[in-house]
Amino acid sequence: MGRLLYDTGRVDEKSKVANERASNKIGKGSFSWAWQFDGTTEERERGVTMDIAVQTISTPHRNITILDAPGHRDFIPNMISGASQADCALLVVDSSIGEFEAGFDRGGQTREHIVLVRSLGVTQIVAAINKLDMVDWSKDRYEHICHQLKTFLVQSGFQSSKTYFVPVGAMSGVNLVNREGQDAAALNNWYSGPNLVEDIVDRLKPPQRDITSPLRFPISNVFKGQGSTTGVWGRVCGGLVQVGERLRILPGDETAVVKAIETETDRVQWAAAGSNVTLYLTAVDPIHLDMGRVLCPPTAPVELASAFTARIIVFDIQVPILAGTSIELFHHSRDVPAAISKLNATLDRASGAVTKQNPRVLTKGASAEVQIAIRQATFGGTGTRSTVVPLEPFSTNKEMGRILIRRGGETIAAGEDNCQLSAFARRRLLLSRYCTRYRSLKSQGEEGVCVGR
Ligand SMILES: Nc1nc2c(ncn2[C@@H]2O[C@H](COP(=O)(O)OP(=O)(O)OP(=O)(O)O)[C@@H](O)[C@H]2O)c(=O)[nH]1
Repeated sequence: MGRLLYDTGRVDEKSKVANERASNKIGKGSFSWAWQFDGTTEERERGVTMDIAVQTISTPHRNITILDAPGHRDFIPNMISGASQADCALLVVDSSIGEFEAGFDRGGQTREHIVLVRSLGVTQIVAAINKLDMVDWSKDRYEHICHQLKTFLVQSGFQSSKTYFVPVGAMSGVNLVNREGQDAAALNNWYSGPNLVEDIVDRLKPPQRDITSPLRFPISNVFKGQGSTTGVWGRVCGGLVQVGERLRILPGDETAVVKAIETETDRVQWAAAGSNVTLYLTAVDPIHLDMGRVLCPPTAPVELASAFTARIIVFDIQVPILAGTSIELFHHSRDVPAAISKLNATLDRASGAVTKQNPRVLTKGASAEVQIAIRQATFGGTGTRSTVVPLEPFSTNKEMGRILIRRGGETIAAGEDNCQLSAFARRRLLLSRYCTRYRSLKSQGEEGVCVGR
C-alpha cells in the first residue's frame, strides 16, 4: 500500500527516503513502504499492521479512501471495524511457495478475510497476487492461485463477474499503475492485461447510497479536535450530515453540534452516505463520545436493541452452536458480550423457508433464525453500562443491520438483524434468566429472592 501511495503521487520522495533510512536503522528495511501506513512504534518494530490506517488516493475517475486493515489473526476485530466501512475489498495475496498455501488452508487468514468482507456486505473484490518476483514471475503459479481463489470467492457468495485478479510485484511497483521498467520485463513476457489502479480500481462501481434515510454515523474513533471541539471519525451510513446541525448521541441523552466536517483532504459543508469523514463537535462533554455510539438526528433516533432475532449463516465451525452459547457480537467498530438465547429455526439458504423449527444445535454451513440477547456492554468515556446497542433491522438500513458473531477468538457466524423482540418476548427472556440464576443459587443451598416485573 505504501508503494501504491508513492506511485500515485501521494507520498513524496522526501518521506520515502526518511522511511527508508529510519526502517534500515532498526533493521526493518524491507518494511519501509509499510511505514507509510503503519505509524505506531509497536507496528513498526513488529512489522505488522495492528490498527486501521486511512489514506486517500485519486485515480482518473475516483477519489478513493483506503482503509488499510491488519492481516494478522490477532487483530481481526480491527479488521472487522475497517471492513464494515468498505465498499470494495482489495485482497493482497502472497504468491510465494508455502505462503499462499498457509493463508488458503482451512483456518488461514486469506480465507477468513474473504468470508468476513463478504459477510459485511462487500460485493466487489480485487485480488492482487503479489510477490510474483519470489516465484520467478511464473504464469502457472499466478493462474493456479487465481483458479483456487476464484472457486472459493464464488463459494463465499461473490458473483464471478465482480471478482478481479491482477498480478503485481508491490516492492518494485510492477503493475500497480504501469508495467514500465526493467522489473516489469518478466511479467510483460506473458501478461498484457489490466494494471491494478488505473484499469481495475478506477473502474469499480460505487454502490447506491441511501441519502434520503435519516443520518446514521457510527463513531469509529474519537480524538481531541482544535479549540474546544472533539473530533469523531467514521462513516456516514445513511442520510446526510451538515455543518451547524445538532445531533443526538445514542445510547445516551446527550446532543452535540457539528462545527466542521473534514474529508482526508478538504473541509466540506456536508457529507453524504458512503463518505468517511471527521466531524468536529462542540457543545458536548467528550466523555459522552466513544466508539460504537451512533450520531443521528434528534427527531429520528436510531433503534436500540437489547434482544433481537437475527438471520445468520454459520461458518466452518468444529463445535456446534447451542442455545445459551456465549458470543462476542460485532457491529461496526464495537463488540459486546452477548448470548444466542434461542435457536428459532433452520432455514433454506436459497429461499429462506423454514426447514426445521426449534433445532437443538446449529452446525457448519447452517442458515438459521436465532434470538440474540446483549449482555452488559460498557460505553467508554462515562463507563456507562448498558444492555442496548444501536442496531437497526437490515430491511431499514443494511449497513446498520449487519452483525458478526465470534466465540473464543473465532468468527463463527455472520448475519443481519431481523427485528427486535417484542416487549413480551423480551420480558420472557429476562424472566427465564432470573429463573436460571435462582435455580443455580438454590442448588448451591443459598436462599434467593427472584424479583422481576
Ligand atoms: N519480495 C517481495 N517482498 C514483498 C513484496 N511486497 C511486500 N513484500 C514484503 O512482505 C513483507 C510484508 O509486507 P507488508 O506490507 O507489511 O504486508 P501486509 O500485508 O501489510 O502485512 P500486515 O502488516 O500483517 O497486514 C515485507 O517484508 C515486504 O518487504 C513484493 O512484491 N516482493
